[in-house]
Amino acid sequence: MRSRVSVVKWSIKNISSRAISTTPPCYQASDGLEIGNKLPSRSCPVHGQRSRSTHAIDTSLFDTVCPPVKSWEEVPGPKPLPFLGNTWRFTPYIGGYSVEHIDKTCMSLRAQYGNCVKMAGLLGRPDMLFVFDASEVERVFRGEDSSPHRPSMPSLNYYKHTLRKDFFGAEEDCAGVIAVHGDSWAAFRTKVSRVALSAGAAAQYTVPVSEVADAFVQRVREIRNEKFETPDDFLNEIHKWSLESLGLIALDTRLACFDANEGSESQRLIDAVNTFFLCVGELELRAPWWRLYPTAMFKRYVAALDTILSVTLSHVEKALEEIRSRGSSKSLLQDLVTAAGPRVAAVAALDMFLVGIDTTSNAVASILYQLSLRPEVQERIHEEVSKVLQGRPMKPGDVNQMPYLKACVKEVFRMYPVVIGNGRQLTKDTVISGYNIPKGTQVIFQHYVMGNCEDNFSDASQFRPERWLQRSPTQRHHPFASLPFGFGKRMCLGRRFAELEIHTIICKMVQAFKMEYHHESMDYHVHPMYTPNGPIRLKLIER
Ligand code: HEM
Repeated sequence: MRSRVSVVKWSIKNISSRAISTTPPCYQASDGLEIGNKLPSRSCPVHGQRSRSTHAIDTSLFDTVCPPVKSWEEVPGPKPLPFLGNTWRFTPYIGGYSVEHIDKTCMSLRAQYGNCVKMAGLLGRPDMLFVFDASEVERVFRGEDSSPHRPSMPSLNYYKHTLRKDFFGAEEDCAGVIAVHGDSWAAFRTKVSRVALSAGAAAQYTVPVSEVADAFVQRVREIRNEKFETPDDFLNEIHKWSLESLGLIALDTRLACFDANEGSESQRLIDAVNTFFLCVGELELRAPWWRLYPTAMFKRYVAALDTILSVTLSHVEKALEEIRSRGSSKSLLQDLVTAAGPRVAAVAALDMFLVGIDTTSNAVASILYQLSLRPEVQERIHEEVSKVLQGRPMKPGDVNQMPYLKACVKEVFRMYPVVIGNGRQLTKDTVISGYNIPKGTQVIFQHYVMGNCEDNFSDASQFRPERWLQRSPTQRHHPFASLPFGFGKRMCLGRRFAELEIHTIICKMVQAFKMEYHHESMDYHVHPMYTPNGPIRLKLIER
């Protein structure tokens, strides 16, 4: 064991002699606490390990020295080939890696290289770093600056910042939050989150959202086949429910998605949203030819975005008239118009449509599927719901009395996170897992891998909602090991609305039906949401 004096000398020598960065090495406490899942309250700014003061100054608590920070070149990961980089690895049949099955690809990357894996040499994309260690994810999130940069859809970026620059760039703070960064994002986010994340913003929609859920239940009753099974395009029906619910929240209107008329504004919006989702996956995941010339698919995509924008604008007009005639606001849209102006309200609604429909509907498809495999879980939810509601309609606060239902939703998100990974493009050089990661690298947090590994969750492969109800600290998992809605300044802006919608629809479905599944078990794939791969043919037996 080194003496305290020699440790200080060692550190000073290393600080002056190291080429890669000016960051000094840090000291490890001898009690072993630094290597756990739980990050202590004060951590070494370099390695993220336990420290009582800035290291290299007060060494009184330390008796060993962390190794110096290693360079980016030393991060383990698959080696890129000359010219082909690592892109070839994602070529079907040849490469062995798959975007559609990035879950499995990342699991094997972790097994082969460890908790921090470099994926360099992806043609047309910045280098990536996959991080599978919950403590490191926490450190990156907690260390982010005032305007974190989330890598996001380049095609949408192009739409907002180049093609429709006249609209989105007209005012400094009016570009929205999706595919927007820096001061412009921060100004917009501040305005919108004040309203969208306020206490009660979601709760005010409890009754209308539950009416939409009732309409959905009625709809599925009618479309079941003679075996009481949902049709092959059941996911499409769930999309309609999701759009109808979001129409209420973002546009203050019932779109009548279950029976919209051909040519109506609702139908135009439904078609545009569908086209957007059809195209966005292709544009983002396949070779980006649209960057060279406007492909047919890119033209459809732009037309769909134009439609969504024009419909949202027309609803903002209506909200303005309402406010003028009533003198006060009574919905999220009207609150946004009042607090931030009509343009911000329209762009906020557009962003909600772009990211709030597919996420929620695929999450619900996944939850219903998982529940249909577990009759005993459904029974427990049913019991809980019946006890709380006792036959009356839902009202704000009811779901808070349904911890088991909420735990089931969390458990599905842990095992099958609909947004399989999240990320940040580093805005400064950052040390992650002891490596110096350069600014500009895309750091990807793999929710799926972290949620499904034993290091973070015991019996990770078992569906155990009870784990979310445990109170004892020894039974608790690392809070950053499952983050389905992200974290920090850029976390999901619609989380409360999404949860309201999801809890409500699950509550209603379990109240109405016993759900069963009698077909081959479904694998999950990225499409671009992480979702069961195949028709969701649930047998719905009336209770
Ligand atoms: C199951 C449903 C949903 C899931 C799993 C989900 C997940 C996420 C995640 C992981 C992020 C990135 C957070 C981060 O970078 O830390 C995000 C961002 C966002 N979500 Fe959601 N989301 C869902 C539903 C919704 C809904 C219904 C809305 C709108 C009503 C919405 C609006 C947004 C917006 C606007 C952002 C961007 C925030 C920003 O960049 O400032 N989301 N969501």
